[in-house]
Amino acid sequence: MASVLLPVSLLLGGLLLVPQLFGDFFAYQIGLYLIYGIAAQGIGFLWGRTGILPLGQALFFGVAAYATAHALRDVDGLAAQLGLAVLVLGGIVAVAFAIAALIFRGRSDSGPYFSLITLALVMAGEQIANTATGLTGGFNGLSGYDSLGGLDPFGNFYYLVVAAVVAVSALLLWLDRLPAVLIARAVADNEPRLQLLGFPTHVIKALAFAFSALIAALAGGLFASHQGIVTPTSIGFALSTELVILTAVGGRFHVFGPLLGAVLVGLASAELRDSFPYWEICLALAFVLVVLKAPGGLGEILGRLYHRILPRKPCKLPEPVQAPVSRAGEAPAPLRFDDVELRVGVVRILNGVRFETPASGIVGVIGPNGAGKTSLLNTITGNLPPTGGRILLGDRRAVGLPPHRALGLGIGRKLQVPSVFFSMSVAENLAIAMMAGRARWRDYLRPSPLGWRAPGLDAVLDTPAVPLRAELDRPVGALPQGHRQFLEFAMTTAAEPRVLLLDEPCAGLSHDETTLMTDLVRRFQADTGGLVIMIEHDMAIVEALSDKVLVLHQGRVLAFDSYDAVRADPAVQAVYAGGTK
Ligand SMILES: Nc1ncnc2c1ncn2[C@@H]1O[C@H](COP(=O)(O)OP(=O)(O)OP(=O)(O)O)[C@@H](O)[C@H]1O
Repeated sequence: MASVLLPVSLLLGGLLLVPQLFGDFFAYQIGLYLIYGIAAQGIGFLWGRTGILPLGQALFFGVAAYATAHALRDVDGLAAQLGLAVLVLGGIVAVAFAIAALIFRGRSDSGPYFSLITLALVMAGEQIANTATGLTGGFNGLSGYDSLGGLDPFGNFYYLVVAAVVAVSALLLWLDRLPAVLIARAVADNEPRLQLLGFPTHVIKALAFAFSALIAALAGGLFASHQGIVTPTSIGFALSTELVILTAVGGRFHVFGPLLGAVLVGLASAELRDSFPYWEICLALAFVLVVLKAPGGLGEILGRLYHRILPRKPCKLPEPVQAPVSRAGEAPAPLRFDDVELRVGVVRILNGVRFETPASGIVGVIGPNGAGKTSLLNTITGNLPPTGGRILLGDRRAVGLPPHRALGLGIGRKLQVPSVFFSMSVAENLAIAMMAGRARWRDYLRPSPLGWRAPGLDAVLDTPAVPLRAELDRPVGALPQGHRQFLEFAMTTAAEPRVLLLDEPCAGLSHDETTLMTDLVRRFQADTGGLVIMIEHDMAIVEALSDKVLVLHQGRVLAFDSYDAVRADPAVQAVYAGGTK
């Protein structure tokens, strides 16, 4: 809690001194920059955490500003005005959520389209504000209303702005320490991995966007009251880009960065805009410099200086606590492929694949390069939905579901190249994996799930040769490849799936590490009694682990039998010229 209270108290103390030290007019100016800073904090939250860049935040800022102007002009009584504000804010949140959910649904690579669509929306908003004169006052804007609660914009209204800045900052600092934001950061880091852990990333992105829209709208409402006039510029493209510049210059990764950017750029602009004709060019150059040389902005530079004086403490996760039971771990069930076909354009990858595994055991999948092994796993997890046939897990259809639904069926997947959250620590990676299949909505807003542990995960971490226990605070980007393989294995098994899909889990491992990984796979299967389907090129590993072996060749099943039977099969020997070993 001190990590929220101390910085917020310092911020509050500093802002309260402004009118005393510099007078009311200066406080009025700072109040305006702080309002822009609040809107920029919303952008910083979205851009800095999820990696999504919104280019049209002025749309929400402006709509709220016009709504506030109308409320203050046409609605009597503070209670009725605040009631209307709640309705408008709710509407803005719902619209923002719907826009983002529509854009992100079914596509994880739609970030650039999203930015462009928000840009198009704000341009349309500005055009409407200019032409719908009955509603907006057109070019002249809406004016002639009193400030909210009768406060004086040049006097005590400043304290309302300070209260809003402090409240938004405290909320953002608090969120930064919760699973909700850890998951949001995981979207920016490795969205496909998050989906395979069962998280609906399009919903997470839409929620983050709706939250940032709410903050922009809050700022817009304050703006209308502070300025006493709302014109189309407050819903425009220029304001949207300016807010992005303030966020980038101040620093999008820290809660205070956008505030700092807004106040510094605002003050410099007030000083220089009239006297120095090249001010706008300087601002554009500052933006380019920041993007190229200091992507974390001034906030990051100041943060680095600060931590030279006071060294950064490793981020402590809460004490380990027993996690709830995973909902992925239902009863084992056989996996059945019925004439499954997979085509991408004119390329036929799988041709009438048909087999049924036992409900329990280890199935090795082999075949020459390009046989369709990885594609087979892709059809199961929905990364490449089959174009024909059926896939059944027990009696449940597992075809055409998006990747984030696979874990709900009890399917966990480890990829060939370790897919983990590279910008995070080992402990954070494990915390995200432990929430997979376990966390409910309310869990994302309390710190304790960050310390969740389960016997399955402890068994992996406590295995003497597994290196992860001593590396919990290390950033994953600094780990050797082999350690990442063990981390991804631990993450995939943390949700206790009943079907575990492994794509060459021993790739890049030393001899000893390979032995360790095969022990872990065997032990996972024995402990859970589930099904493991493992792609492997090393026949010694296939022989040691597999109860049955599936041989794929040119997208078809060539054989599906015990290791010895497959090895003796002439058709298999013909494909593996020179024998199977
Ligand atoms: N998304 C895709 N679009 C087009 N072709 C694809 C796609 N994914 C896979 N392929 C093609 O399908 C075939 C099978 O690929 P796949 O990766 O499944 O083989 P594999 O058996 O796993 O090979 P390896 O052992 O080399 O990993 C290859 O010819 C590959 O180029």
